[in-house]
Amino acid sequence: MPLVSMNEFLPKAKANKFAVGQFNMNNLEFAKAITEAAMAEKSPFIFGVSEGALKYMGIEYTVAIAEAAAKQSGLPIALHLDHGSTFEVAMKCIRAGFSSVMFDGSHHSFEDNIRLTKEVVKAARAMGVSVEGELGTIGGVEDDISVDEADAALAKPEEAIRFYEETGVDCVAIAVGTAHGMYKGEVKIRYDIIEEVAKAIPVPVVLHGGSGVPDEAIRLSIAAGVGKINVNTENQVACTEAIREVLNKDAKVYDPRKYLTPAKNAMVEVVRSKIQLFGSSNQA
Ligand SMILES: O=C(O)C[C@@H](O)[C@H](O)C(=O)COP(=O)(O)O
Ligand SMILES: [Zn+2]
Repeated sequence: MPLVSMNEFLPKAKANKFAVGQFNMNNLEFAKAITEAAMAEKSPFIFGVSEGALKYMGIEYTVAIAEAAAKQSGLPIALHLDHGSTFEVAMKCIRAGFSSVMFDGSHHSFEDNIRLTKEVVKAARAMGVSVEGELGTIGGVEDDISVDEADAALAKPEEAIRFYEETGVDCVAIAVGTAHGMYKGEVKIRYDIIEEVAKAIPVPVVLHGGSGVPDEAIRLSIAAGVGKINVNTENQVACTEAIREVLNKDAKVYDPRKYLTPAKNAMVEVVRSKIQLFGSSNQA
């Protein structure tokens, strides 16, 4: 199966109240772990690739790995630019073979965010590529850029609704209390904001900062209208802990396969448990 746009599965997720996981791809082991987990769960999924990850992996390798995963698994997989910062980077990804892009205009003024997102939607739609927009400021560390949680600003429901109506995005990421990276304290999600926005628009709300959110909070978020959830940090932690454990046990190890295989297996466990929690098992 070729890579698909998120519209292959997000409308179904919205209608049937489940969420599709966006799992970030940072290297080949991440890609293989995510695909293996999704195959075991028969679940659609989204490969998220940040601009930093794109620089690290190279755009051609990234597309080739995602296409191989889609071909081998037969699953509906979207290859999605995560937190794209400009029109140009979104177009570069689409030209290279991405089936979906996020334009994150949340650092611009509200009116500029609408204007810039609309331009991306117009160009992407003509090529059958789905688009995610973002409103509000999500705290924490995103692709090495840190936003102090005190500076995070929750999305205003009326603005989120207007943002959807004017841009026509396929899903809307709104700041509702989650943060990127590991949580310092308890996460307090504004389910009321999710619900008000989700009821008023036909596309799903996206929850960024999905790592470390308690299971019950994830269930309540999905019930309120979240249909896409981003997870990266939990896989990074599982990967690194597994490698550290192998190296700590045996300082003489030099074959990368000896520590990357346990790292991949640890990520398979993380992704399978998230897919089960999000309710997307058997939805492929
Ligand atoms: O930082 C990245 O490279 C990706 C994240 O911004 C991603 O969009 C995300 O929301 C993951 O959240 P986390 O796993 O809770 O950090
Ligand atoms: Zn994010």
